[in-house]
Amino acid sequence: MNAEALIGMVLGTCTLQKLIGQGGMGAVFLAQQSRPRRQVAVKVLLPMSPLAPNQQAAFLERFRRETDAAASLVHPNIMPVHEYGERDGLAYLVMPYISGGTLRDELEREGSMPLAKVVNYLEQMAAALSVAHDCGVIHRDVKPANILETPEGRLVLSDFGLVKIVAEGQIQQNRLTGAGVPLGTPDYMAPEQVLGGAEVDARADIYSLGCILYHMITGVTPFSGDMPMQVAMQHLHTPPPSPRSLRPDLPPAAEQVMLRVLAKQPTDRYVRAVDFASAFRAALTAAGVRLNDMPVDNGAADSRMFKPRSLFDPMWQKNAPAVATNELGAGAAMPPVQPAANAEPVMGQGGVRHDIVGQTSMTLPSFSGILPPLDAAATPIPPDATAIQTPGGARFGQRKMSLLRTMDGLSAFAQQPSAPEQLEFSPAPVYEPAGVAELESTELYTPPANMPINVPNAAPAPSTFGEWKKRNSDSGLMGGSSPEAGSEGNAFAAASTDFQPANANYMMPPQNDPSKTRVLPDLNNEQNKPATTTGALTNAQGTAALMIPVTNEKNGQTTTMKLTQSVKVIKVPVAGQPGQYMTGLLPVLSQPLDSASATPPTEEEVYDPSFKGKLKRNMMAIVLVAAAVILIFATSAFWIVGARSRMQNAQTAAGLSATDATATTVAQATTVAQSANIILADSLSTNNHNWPVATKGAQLYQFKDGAYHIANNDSNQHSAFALLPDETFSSPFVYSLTMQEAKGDDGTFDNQFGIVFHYNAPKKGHSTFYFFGVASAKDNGEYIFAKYDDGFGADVTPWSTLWHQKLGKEYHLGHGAKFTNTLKIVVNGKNFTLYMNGKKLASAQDTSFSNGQIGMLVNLKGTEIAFSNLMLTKN
Ligand SMILES: Nc1ncnc2c1ncn2[C@@H]1O[C@H](COP(=O)(O)OP(=O)(O)OP(=O)(O)O)[C@@H](O)[C@H]1O
Repeated sequence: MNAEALIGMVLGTCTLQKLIGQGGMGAVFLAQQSRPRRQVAVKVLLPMSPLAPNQQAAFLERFRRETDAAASLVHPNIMPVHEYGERDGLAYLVMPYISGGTLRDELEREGSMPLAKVVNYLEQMAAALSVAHDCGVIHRDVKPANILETPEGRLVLSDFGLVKIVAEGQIQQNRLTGAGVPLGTPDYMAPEQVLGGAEVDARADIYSLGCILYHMITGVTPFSGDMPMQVAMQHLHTPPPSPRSLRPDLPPAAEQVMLRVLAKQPTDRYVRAVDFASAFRAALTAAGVRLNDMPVDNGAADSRMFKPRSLFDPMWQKNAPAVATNELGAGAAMPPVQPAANAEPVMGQGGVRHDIVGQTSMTLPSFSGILPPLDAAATPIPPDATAIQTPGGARFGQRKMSLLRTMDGLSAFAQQPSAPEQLEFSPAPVYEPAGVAELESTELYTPPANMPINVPNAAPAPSTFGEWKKRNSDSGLMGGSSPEAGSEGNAFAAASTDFQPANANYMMPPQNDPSKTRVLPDLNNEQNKPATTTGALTNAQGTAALMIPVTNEKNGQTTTMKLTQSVKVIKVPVAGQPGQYMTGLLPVLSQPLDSASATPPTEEEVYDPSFKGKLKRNMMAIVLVAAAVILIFATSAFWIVGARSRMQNAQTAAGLSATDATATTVAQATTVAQSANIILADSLSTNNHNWPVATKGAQLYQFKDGAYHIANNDSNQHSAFALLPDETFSSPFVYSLTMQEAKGDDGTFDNQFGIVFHYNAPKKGHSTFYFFGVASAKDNGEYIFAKYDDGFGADVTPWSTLWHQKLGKEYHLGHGAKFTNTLKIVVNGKNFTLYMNGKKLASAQDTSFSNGQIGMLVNLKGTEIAFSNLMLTKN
């Protein structure tokens, strides 16, 4: 529908006068209201295409429901809804006309902002969101374009709930069964919204606010890319670039707040928007940043600083504001809210009570889906709890209010106009954010002095490999000569029976050597327990369906297409972000082109240094082709979905060829498969997963230079050991990790490091896990696959070798950036396949442990390893 054609139309009490602008969901008009007489803005929701009568009825019903909830929010920083209604099938909202433009305009104009202004804006938006969240209303599309500015600098958040109304309308229109279509830019979109198929909650809005903060601080959004898909994938998988690298005057603690709010996993973020804003303010003030330098609330248009009342103003909290009655004439400044005590609640159209106090005494209207009520007990009330009190003085009845279910489904981004229409996309993998109650803080662990392996945040105590190897060498128990590097068939397959307690004697240290007695850690000590915490990102739970509904435009029938093609995980460097990669799945042809004629290099050749130049060129070509393919596919996908959200381009869709449709379908499936296959992706360039950190002591655990550094300086020969907190992973999976030896003595076998998985502490004082790593040494260096179980008493060495082999030429022995090595282990039940730098080393078997935590281990004083690019994928 042509929005201009609506000018002159009378909607309720308003006559549309002028088109102000148009977005993905509708058009906004300057309008003249007759009663009361004032200029207002009217937003008309325009369906993409004519709706069938039943669809229209459902759409309008949804509109009423959502707008009821949104209109009940009364706060100086939330756009009031004067009136709303329908006419001739058009749904419209009447709101104050706000003449100062949007935050998007200001950011485009100004770039990064002074810290005082940033804090002021952040607090205004946090206040608005906290009030909405306490009422159970999630915005779902928090972005600068939805934040209007009054001339005196008050920010007003608009479009509450609209994205849900429109997205669900599209779902219905598209006859999908649960997929939703978030509209607009992915620049501020939370990972769980990108994934779709998820129920998002307040933390998605808080993430979006974090992106806005990032934008205000640095002048750029956390992620950028030519394609919306690129941006979306970075929200899912890539840690944001350090804000301090773009804004050096930002104190480190403030950066930490920003990174926390941008955590991929909702449980790792702040629970309440006001907590986030307070933490950011506190980090700045603690670092000596003066926030009151700038004029605040002086009414001067150029200061554009507004001191929020409401949450930060006890006076406001005690009184019911009547914001909805504020009339904002064109060009007029919104007067500061000075609500009178005992103010009458504002009645909206249809007698809807617009005061929050009234709202607390009722349950919100039932929405399309209801999540369990927020548990007030599980949602810590901050010390400044009064800050979230209602104007009437009562804290919102969190138990009464329900969180809205977010729209489900795949994210799509309205960007490219010319797009085919006939493809629909099945729901993305189900993503279930962990509950609020799971949010726990962790404490740093101070290991006891006698602990052989020190695990920050706790952990038990294996003895070192060096000691173990020496014992076994001394006693002649180390298993024979190693198979030659590259001889895959020589893999040592250790059956589980090899390590029953009865057989364990062969690993025992010489009984007559009292020095071999280890002192186990005291696991009665709470400190020694493994860390609890937060989970990992994008735990896609394996529920992705690769069934893709394809709608035939001509006959309207929807059929399902299944993705049967093989796909391959690839990594593409992200432009302008050294060390950052985007992962993706590339469809793999079952019969590679020219496979008959091409002679692939042998694995030895691949890792032969003399072969590297050629290999590098080939690899570059492959990566470029892969990147190009992904981008083409991603573009296709977004063209399609983009068209769906751009009504004016709907007609262009008709001519999609079958080939285009197939390519796009595969691209979309690729997106889903990609999300589905990655269990955990962590570049380890920043601490997004609550890895242990210790900057003092014998073992150092630090994020620096784009990697997770573990430095072992323990003179007692204790190993350093880090576990991903809380999350356990079951077989099957593939775990890969890149390691770079920053420091270490390559003259000794004890210089060992590698990955740990299936870690468990089955009972106090007892730990079990597998280790796959290297003894990085010139002469006697080895790969080692071993298991650890200290449940047999202090006299029994807990280590048992499942397989070991001399280092081959595929291993890059040495220090520094040139010598990176990527370990990979395919874990499939009792079967383990071991790789180094892409080369298959061996297979092994063991049935001792089947699930547990993952992590890494560094042995020997003086060894420092930089770990990066951790990837856990489905097998
Ligand atoms: N209450 C208002 N007063 C004045 N201008 C407004 C008001 N509401 C919206 N606008 C302006 O109208 C234009 C269109 O807004 P709209 O919300 O429809 O689109 P958007 O936010 O830019 O995009 P999208 O809807 O895709 O998120 C914007 O330029 C916005 O600044």
